[in-house]
Amino acid sequence: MKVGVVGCGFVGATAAYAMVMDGVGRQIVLVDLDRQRAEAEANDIMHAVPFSHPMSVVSGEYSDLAGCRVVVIAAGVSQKPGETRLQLLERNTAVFEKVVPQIAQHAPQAILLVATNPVDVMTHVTVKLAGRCGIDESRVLGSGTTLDTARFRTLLGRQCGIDAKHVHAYVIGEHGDSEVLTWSCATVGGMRLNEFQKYRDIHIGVAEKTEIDQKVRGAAYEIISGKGATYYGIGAALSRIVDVLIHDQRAILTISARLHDVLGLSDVTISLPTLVGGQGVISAVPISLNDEETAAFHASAAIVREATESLNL
Ligand SMILES: NC(=O)C1=CN([C@@H]2O[C@H](COP(=O)(O)OP(=O)(O)OC[C@H]3O[C@@H](n4cnc5c(N)ncnc54)[C@H](O)[C@@H]3O)[C@@H](O)[C@H]2O)C=CC1
Ligand SMILES: CC(=O)C(=O)O
Repeated sequence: MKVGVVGCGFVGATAAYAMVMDGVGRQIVLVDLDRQRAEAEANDIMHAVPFSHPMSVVSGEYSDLAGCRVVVIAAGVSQKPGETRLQLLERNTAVFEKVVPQIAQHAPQAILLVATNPVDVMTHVTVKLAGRCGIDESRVLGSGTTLDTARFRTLLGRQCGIDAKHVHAYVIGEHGDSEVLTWSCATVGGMRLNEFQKYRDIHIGVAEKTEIDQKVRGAAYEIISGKGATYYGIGAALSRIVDVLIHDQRAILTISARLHDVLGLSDVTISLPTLVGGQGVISAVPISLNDEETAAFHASAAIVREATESLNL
């Protein structure tokens, strides 16, 4: 199976590397405005093949995306220290106006997986641009809060002394400052968090929750101020989403998709737990939020909607 990556800077190249490590797909095609960078990344990643999975990694032009099942889009600018994701909006919309029609022209059957920030609005932009080329919105999704959910699970697992794989705790809403950690729905080993705390005699009170919330919400700022960019977490997340898409795994992921009449919202692109399979987005999965989480989710959606409407798409 062929997978394309358009924009192979830190995020795109790390996603390709993670796919090789995970054995996701058979051929990866890297496309970038900087052709030399794409070629260098393809060669570097290819040298990891003998230690991982028999795959081919090449650089190419948009025409080389023909036949891709999935195209990951990570082209554009990233945050400088202190910058918010929403501040990238105009610059990355201008990039997508060039990139998306070319992907749609050469890989009309592909599912488009957006990573570029602000990812929710960029996914909405992609729905619109790809829609003009005949690509249905169910075939467009963003990584959304998949990474934030991973961060939440990691920290909660560590607090509970449990492998994060057995922790289910979703971050929903904007992949950004207004995201919502859904504590009320968190489960550990199938038990509600408060039951698990009693069982293991662990205390996770307001102070611990506040600390985890700040670490999840602030992770990108902290990492970017320390090393300039984040890429390992998102690279692994993108590899996982591509795996789900190309193997029709029907996983529930907090990807970003355009909502229609979900939790009172329509025509806004934002993250909720969503059933994802071989055709792309299947449907948002119902989630029981408490009143505080519901209000925070609606406030987050309003921020994404306002940013989206500012573009006059
Ligand atoms: N969704 C998420 O959870 C995350 C998203 N990101 C976002 O991913 C994006 C990429 O980040 P990095 O890889 O760190 O940036 P980067 O600057 O390392 O790479 C961006 C790449 O896009 C390419 N590019 C720019 N314009 C292009 C065009 N018109 N056509 C083709 N390629 C083009 C550049 O040449 C460059 O190689 C940023 O918007 C960043 O904020 C980063 C981390 C996590
Ligand atoms: C940069 C970014 O969006 C993140 O690491 O969450």
